Amino acid sequence: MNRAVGGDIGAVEVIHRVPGRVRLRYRCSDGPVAAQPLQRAAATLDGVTAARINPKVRALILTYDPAETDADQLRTQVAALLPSVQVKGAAPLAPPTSSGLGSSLATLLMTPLLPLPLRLPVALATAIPLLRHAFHDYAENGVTSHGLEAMAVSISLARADYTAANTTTFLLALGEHLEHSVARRSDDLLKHLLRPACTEIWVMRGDEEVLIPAAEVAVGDTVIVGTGTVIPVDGTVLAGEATVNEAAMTGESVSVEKSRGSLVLSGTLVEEGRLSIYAEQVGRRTAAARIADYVEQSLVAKSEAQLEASRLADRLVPLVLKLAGGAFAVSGDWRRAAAVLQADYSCALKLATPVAFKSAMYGAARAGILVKGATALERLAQADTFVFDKTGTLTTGLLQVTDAIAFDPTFTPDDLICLAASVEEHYFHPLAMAVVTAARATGHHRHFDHQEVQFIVAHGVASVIDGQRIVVGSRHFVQEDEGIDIAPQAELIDRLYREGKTLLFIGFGGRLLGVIALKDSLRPTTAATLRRLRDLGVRRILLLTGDHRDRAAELAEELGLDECHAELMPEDKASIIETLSAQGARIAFVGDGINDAPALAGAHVGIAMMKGADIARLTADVALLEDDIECVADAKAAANAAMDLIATNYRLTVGLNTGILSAAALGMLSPVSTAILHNGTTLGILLNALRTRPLRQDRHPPPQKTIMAG
Ligand SMILES: Nc1ncnc2c1ncn2[C@@H]1O[C@H](COP(=O)(O)OP(=O)(O)OP(=O)(O)O)[C@@H](O)[C@H]1O
Ligand SMILES: [Zn+2]
Repeated sequence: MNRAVGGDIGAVEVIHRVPGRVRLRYRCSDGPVAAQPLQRAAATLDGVTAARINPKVRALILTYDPAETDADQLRTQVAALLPSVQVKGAAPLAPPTSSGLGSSLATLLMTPLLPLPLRLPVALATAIPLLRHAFHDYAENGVTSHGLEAMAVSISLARADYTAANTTTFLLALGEHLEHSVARRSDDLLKHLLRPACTEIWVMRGDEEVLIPAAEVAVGDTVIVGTGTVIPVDGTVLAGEATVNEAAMTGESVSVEKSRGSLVLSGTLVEEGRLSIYAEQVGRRTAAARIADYVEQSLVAKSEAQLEASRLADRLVPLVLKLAGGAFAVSGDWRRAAAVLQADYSCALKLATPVAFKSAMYGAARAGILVKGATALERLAQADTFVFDKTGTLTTGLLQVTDAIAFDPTFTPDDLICLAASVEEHYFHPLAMAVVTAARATGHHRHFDHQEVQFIVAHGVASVIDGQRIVVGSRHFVQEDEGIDIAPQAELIDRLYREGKTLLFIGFGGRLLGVIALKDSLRPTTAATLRRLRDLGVRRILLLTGDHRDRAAELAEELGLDECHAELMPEDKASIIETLSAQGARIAFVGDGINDAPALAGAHVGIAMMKGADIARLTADVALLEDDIECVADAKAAANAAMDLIATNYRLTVGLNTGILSAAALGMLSPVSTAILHNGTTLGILLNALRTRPLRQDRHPPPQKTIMAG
């Protein structure tokens, strides 16, 4: 992992950046931070012209000279400053590390061999991190399970029962070590998988737009971005207009209008429009850093189940404390009190749930499914209604042009295809890509010079050629919005629809110039996937599509869907989801397009296909990493299994520990046996939580050696 010398880079995140100014948030994981010293120290960093701190929200705002430094460098430097500005005497709250694990094991094994006078200091020294941690926890949160553990260890130490004290210390260290290693391995893998998928970028070379590998973009290039794509560079808008969603950078999901002179940030999303951007900051470093931040954030966000387990654990702490007090009062035996304190519910409740989530997320990622956080997994398990988009989801999205019919004798079918392709070539819509592919196959490569192209989501594209307006898109777009008469060709159009084809209408100069028919094929695994979903407890399966209703009905029939809605605008998709949700359905929406983003965001859980538009993959809670619809059923299966496992662990924890506690309170167990039983069962539950069942097969080898088998 990315550890800067002298500081934990994870303790500082970039909240917002524009060239010359960055807003950082620091964490106090290693104890409280003194605000003024941090501000003073930050102000002296190379290139920094001003530093302002807001300790309430732990924000540090730095203004700097972009020629001398950048946001990432500053983030690293501030992380390195943190340890030096911690409030004096504050003990580290960091959990015991593996060195703690080693030393506690050594202490446990060696203490019986040591001369008597050395045993207390050694045991005490090993327990100190635990005691300090508990002390801090007490100061912040009152008595928690850490407090109980510390009390148990202290009582054992006071009673010179070093075996009991050392056993507890070691087992606690082992538990934490296990949790951290599983957390780390899943975090690393998730980061690895979330690397930006944007591999090619349009840039200007002379007067021409060319597609080049993302790695070749240099500072000073003019980058072209269109609707639905993530801006790949930081820079200034040279031309064009667009609404850009900066949620990925600022966390606020508001659209901002961008035009000539505006600053744009990489990682933000063009919702609508087209921009030429002068690239000022390029490269993987910034993008990768941001994505890592994003994943980190989504990993620390606690799910409902996790919060519930934590809350229950906290509620049970006073109960255990009273039980220990009661047992002592009745028996006058400190051993009983220590024994009871050993066995509280928190460890298993608090550890097992996150471990189960992370290990499920890890397992899913290895099977090609990126689940963005525990909440997403939880919601997926709850989903009882699956709603699918058509193109690119149920179907392959690789459409084949079957017919090109021009109604103007001066145009050959190839001309028609090349004309459409000339205006479609900048878009990644499946229809656009099919037309461009067909144009290449004609061998003519005839390019019609056109003015700027306008992309109208869920409608099509429009531009101007030789002073005449050209539109390429859906029937609704051409007929109703553009007012072009298609009646003279009604018979032909009906025939093509009856053949199960998707049609693209081309209007030129206010007349219907031609139609292009495309054939879209179902994925070979779609039917089986839908059957599996039903077996997994999904009650309703629906289809929502922007395509024509005949085509949609035919598919719904073939797949045995419960319902289908066609000719939808993006907001229609979202409002159908809303209506269904209001009726109590827990909806998983599966889609791939720009037009699916509102529905993905509005559903209980959104799932984006691998080849989907950037906006779909960003908005979704679950992003598939393989172009395979079976992953949807795999994801559902993994989520169900994880939640089952969590429920089982929950029952086990409560059952086993209640038994142990009662036995300890009745004096039937010594502190050592309580510690062994309690921690042994906790570890057992933890290991159970770690079990990742293979979903189908392991198709993504992990980037590092697996630390532990389930
Ligand atoms: N780039 C484009 N070029 C031409 N037509 C387009 C384009 N984008 C959208 N359209 C037209 O608008 C219609 C609706 O588009 P939309 O993207 O909402 O759905 P879709 O791709 O047809 O199907 P689905 O909703 O199942 O993904 C399409 O069927 C097509 O006719
Ligand atoms: Zn319209």
